[in-house]
Amino acid sequence: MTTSAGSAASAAPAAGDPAATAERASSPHSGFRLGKSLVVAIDGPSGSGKSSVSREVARRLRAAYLDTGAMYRAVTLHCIATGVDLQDGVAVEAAARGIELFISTSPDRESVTIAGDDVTAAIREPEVSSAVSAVATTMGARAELIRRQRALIAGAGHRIVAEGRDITTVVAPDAEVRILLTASEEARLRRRGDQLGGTQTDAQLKQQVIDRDARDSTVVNFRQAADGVVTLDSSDLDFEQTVAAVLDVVRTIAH
Ligand SMILES: Nc1ncnc2c1ncn2[C@@H]1O[C@H](COP(=O)(O)OP(=O)(O)O)[C@@H](O)[C@H]1O
Ligand SMILES: Nc1ccn([C@H]2C[C@H](O)[C@@H](COP(=O)(O)OP(=O)(O)O)O2)c(=O)n1
Repeated sequence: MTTSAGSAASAAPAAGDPAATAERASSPHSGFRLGKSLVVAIDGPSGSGKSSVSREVARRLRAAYLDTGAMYRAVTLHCIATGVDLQDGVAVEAAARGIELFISTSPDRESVTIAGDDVTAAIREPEVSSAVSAVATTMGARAELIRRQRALIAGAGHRIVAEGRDITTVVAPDAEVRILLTASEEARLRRRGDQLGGTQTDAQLKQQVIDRDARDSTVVNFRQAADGVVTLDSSDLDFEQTVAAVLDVVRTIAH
């Protein structure tokens, strides 16, 4: 499933796409009637495990998966590559509106393209990580990306796990399941450090995790759960336990 520039058009489910698969197969893991709307919205700070846990939860639910942070990263990379001044809000908003962005919503295929160019790896580069808050704090760019994210959720037949910072509150406040995934600062720094293979200094990690969250939280609240949002603290859970805890919440709420 993809979305495209400006139009937010959604293609018909492709073979192998979870949205298509969901219509045919019943999941041995989920216990949910397929075809019924199941939007699982997950927010949380950097390093809490949103992306990795959400992707695995989506696989087990035979649902689609949307990494909204990847869309902010793609707009940031596009601005850098085309010489857009990231401090110029009007220009950043125009870049967000004009970008020909495709993002896979298959939990088994990580793929992001800009105008057909594969940027899946490039959007994870440190240069993008340290610049992305400029896009995330540009309200006009947010409005455009939120519009596309809603179209992607609808295009996946409303059977999707979507994660980011404002999914439970803004993008999909009517989601059947809404979770704030948290972890202690210490756990988040350790996880990000391990994920980056020990290549980063403590100061670099703090900049990428703590300082970026501080900037991002000036425009969106992902530190406290909104009414009706379940808080799940993963500090003392390993990856598998966190996936199981999310699936428990889904079963309890959506069954
Ligand atoms: N509960 C957990 N326990 C230990 N490591 C975890 C846990 N959840 C996620 N991780 C690992 O921590 C790292 C950061 O997770 P990630 O999903 O990228 O976080 P986020 O999307 O919230 O920034 C990844 O390497 C991931 O495998
Ligand atoms: N729904 C979202 C998703 C991400 N963002 C912002 C927050 C981050 O600075 C960037 C990148 O998000 P991403 O989820 O990739 O961040 P991590 O590196 O996993 O912590 O986008 C946002 O403002 N709203």
